[in-house]
Amino acid sequence: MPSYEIRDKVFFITGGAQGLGKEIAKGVLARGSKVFFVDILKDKGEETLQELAHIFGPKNVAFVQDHYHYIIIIIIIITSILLLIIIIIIIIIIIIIIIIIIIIIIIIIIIIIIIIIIIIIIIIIIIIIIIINIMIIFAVIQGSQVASLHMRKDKGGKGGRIIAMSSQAGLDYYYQMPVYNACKHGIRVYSKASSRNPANEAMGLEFASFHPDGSDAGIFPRMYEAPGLIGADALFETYRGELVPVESVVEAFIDLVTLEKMNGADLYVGKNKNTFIEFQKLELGNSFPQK
Ligand SMILES: NC(=O)C1=CN([C@@H]2O[C@H](COP(=O)(O)OP(=O)(O)OC[C@H]3O[C@@H](n4cnc5c(N)ncnc54)[C@H](O)[C@@H]3O)[C@@H](O)[C@H]2O)C=CC1
Ligand SMILES: CCCCCC(=O)/C=C/C=C\C/C=C\C/C=C\CCCC(=O)O
Repeated sequence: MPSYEIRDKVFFITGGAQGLGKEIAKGVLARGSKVFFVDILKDKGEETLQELAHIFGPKNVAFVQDHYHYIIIIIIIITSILLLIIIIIIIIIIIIIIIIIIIIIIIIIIIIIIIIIIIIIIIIIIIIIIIINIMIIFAVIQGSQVASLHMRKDKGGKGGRIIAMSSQAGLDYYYQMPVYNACKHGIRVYSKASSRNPANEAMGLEFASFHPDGSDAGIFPRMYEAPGLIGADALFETYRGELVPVESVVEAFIDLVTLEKMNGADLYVGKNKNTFIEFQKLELGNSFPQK
């Protein structure tokens, strides 16, 4: 039986300009809550703000464009370029020294050059993978930390609940999209670990993660319009007709956020049923104290 009152509470929603964020915003506004949403898309955000303000009243909804995304991209790109330049300079110096010392052994030099080229390619690939991972997971972790700081009761806040948007992909394993998969698992684990903090009660904070299966709103249906985008066409094809109606996702979200005790919950939302996931507690020997 839900008992946490959301009427008049403020929901801070990241990525609320479209898709599931927008639908959840509508769902909670319809239940008397207020919404402050951010998005990196300014025009889409303003369009959504107008639409929501028209339906639910301008006092109940606000939008600000989120620039963190671009700042982080720029920092990562600059850092990566500097790193590459340093690596290339070091490599050039090594090559010059090697050429001077063992100029006669041409065959060895050719082998060394090939190895160096392979190392540079590996470094570039690793940097790209790191950038993708950081970009996806950054918004959730940064958002949670900023929200915690604002809401902490022991720092003058009113307390609050933080729901991390994971996915079915945060519970299962998909070889077709390993980076997305890893990020969604990471988001769930970040939320789960945060929920175990013994200080949560004093801070008035609760953490949960939310795991919808492929829904008929947002990025999932857009994947059909952009075939080949992530090379997982066959996977998405199997979902045709099996998508979770967005209304069910919104309802499940409301069920989660209105739980009397939400801390530590992981809610899977499927087409036919929703399930609170119970994670087995493993006996792993010595570890840090856990609650
Ligand atoms: N649509 C689906 O079937 C499912 C989606 N999800 C998850 O739900 C979340 C929302 O997905 P959708 O609504 O489908 O996507 P969407 O692409 O329709 O909406 C996401 C919004 O987030 C914004 N955004 C991206 N990075 C941002 C940042 N750093 N700061 C602020 N806004 C940012 C985008 O501009 C976009 O407007 C994602 O985390 C997705 O992985 C999970 C399960 C199923
Ligand atoms: C397959 C189960 C999916 C469950 C619902 C869900 O999360 C839907 C996601 C839809 C699209 C994924 C969005 C973006 C993927 C972006 C990059 C993938 C990069 C490839 C990779 O290695 O992960």
